[in-house]
Amino acid sequence: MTTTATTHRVRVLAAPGARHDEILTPEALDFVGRLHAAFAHRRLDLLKERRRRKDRLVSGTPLDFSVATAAVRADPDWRVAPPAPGLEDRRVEITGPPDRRMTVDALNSGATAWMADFADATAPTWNNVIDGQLNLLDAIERRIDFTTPEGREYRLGQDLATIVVRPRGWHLPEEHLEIDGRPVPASLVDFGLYFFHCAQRQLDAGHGPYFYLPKLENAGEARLWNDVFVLAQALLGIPRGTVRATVLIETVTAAFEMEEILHALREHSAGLNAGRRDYLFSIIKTFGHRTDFQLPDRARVTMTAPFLRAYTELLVRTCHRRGAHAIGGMAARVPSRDPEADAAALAQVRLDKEREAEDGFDGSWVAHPALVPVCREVFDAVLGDRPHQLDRTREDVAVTAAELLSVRRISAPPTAAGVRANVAVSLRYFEAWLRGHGAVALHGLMEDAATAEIARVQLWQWLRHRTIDRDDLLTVIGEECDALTAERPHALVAEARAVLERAVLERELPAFFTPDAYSRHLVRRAEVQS
Ligand SMILES: CC(=O)SCCNC(=O)CCNC(=O)[C@H](O)C(C)(C)COP(=O)(O)OP(=O)(O)OC[C@H]1O[C@@H](n2cnc3c(N)ncnc32)[C@H](O)[C@@H]1OP(=O)(O)O
Ligand SMILES: O=CC(=O)O
Ligand SMILES: [Mg+2]
Repeated sequence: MTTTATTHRVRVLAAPGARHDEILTPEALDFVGRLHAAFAHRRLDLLKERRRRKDRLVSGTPLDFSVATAAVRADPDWRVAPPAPGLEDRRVEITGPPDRRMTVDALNSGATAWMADFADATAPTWNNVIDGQLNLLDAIERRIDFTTPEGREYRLGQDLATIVVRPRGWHLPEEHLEIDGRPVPASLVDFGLYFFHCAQRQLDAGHGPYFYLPKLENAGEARLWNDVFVLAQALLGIPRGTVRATVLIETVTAAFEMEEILHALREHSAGLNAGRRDYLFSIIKTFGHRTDFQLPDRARVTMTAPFLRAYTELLVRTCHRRGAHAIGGMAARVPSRDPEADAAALAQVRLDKEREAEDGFDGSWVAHPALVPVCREVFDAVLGDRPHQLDRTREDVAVTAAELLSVRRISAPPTAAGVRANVAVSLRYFEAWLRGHGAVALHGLMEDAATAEIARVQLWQWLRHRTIDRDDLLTVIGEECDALTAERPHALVAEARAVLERAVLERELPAFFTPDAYSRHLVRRAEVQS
């Protein structure tokens, strides 16, 4: 590896953890420092642009496809890079946090790829962040096998899923790493540490450094990622065009720039994913000020809603026109120990994956190893021996701005049960997150940062439009706190309640619950090490 002398001093503001020095080497920190020096300012400018755009939308500017980039959309000739080794066939992708057990389980799960998630499924404690990097390194080096104190063995098999890493989004800082008194963007930390330690190793193993990019709001943010890839490859002497990145279309503004996003990343693009949970969150967040954009109870919003159909149809059409994979989204259900509930969950997941495969998606996501076979079966039935269905160009699809925004067609007031469910889920999720768990199963559903955001932003919106009464909501919050305390006397109920109330009761909607909750509760700064 070729890095030049240290010029960008990164300070580590955390107590040293076991083996953390293997990740936080001076060379790796210097590499992250170089990315920071090159891109931190641009990230801040793009975050300011997010706020300006939001203000324009609130003041009535309509959301539409941009006239300025019409030529990119109209040009029939450009294509993204061809699929990279290990990413040709993506019919079933499992997702989850890179903790040690789940790393082994996910790689052995029979899925074609594993999205190792530092974003929605990981509570970004410093240990989770650095241990996750260690687990990825150990998995690639095939030295992750271990036995639990109870004697249960975890061993990597022969046929492993391709690793695709999802760094945290542009909105988050990593407060345990600092340069010139400023935190390093979390995206650059997660990307940079993985790329530094594993890019060449992945190439040597016949794959490459592959990424999922979360929560982008426009093509400018995709261009920033592309420039990060170009510099990272140059700094480490990795051939340009080796990186592959799949962008999650999970904000409503990004849905209007799918072509532009693929174009910005075209030499590194591996396609788009229908990040449907954050997409719903984004719809509510972006149009929270409008009374005609109030979705019904969270449980009643399904992928057959016209505005969601328009989004997934446009995604497949856009990807296949440009030679890019279209990857489906996360089914909410996870297996249960109750056989009846389990059968119902499997049936729901099957239906969801069948719709995606028939619509032209090339593969889809599952949240649990037990769901790998059903997703595989469904896509096998449609793909057969073909690795994908890029040849289905879906020229029958033409989606308008009005269709993407046709939320009012399903708009409905919440029920009392829907309000209570949102309080219960967000409270319990925040409590788990504060204890370092970024994904949990609650009432048969997978809950992570994106699904909890839907629950809390709905509460905010209903309150804002007086669809629910503030005192009634506070009563429900109090009752759910009491229920959680009764169930688990040592739960962090007061802290979770504080996170919930800050995220829901503020007049100005917090864009994400995570930055504030992270700074207040997860950051554990210690003496400077280097
Ligand atoms: C909206 C989005 O962003 S989706 C993407 C982000 N979200 C996610 O990735 C969530 C992924 N899923 C998960 O994290 C988990 O499935 C949870 C937390 C929901 C449930 O996990 P558990 O409560 O452990 O489920 P359960 O007890 O049924 O697990 C059985 C076994 O499967 C393993 N397992 C469950 N889910 C996964 C997974 N996603 N990856 C790898 N292994 C898994 C468990 O570790 C456990 O293994 P063990 O027998 O070796 O101990
Ligand atoms: O990241 C996925 C989503 O649905 O959100
Ligand atoms: Mg998401």
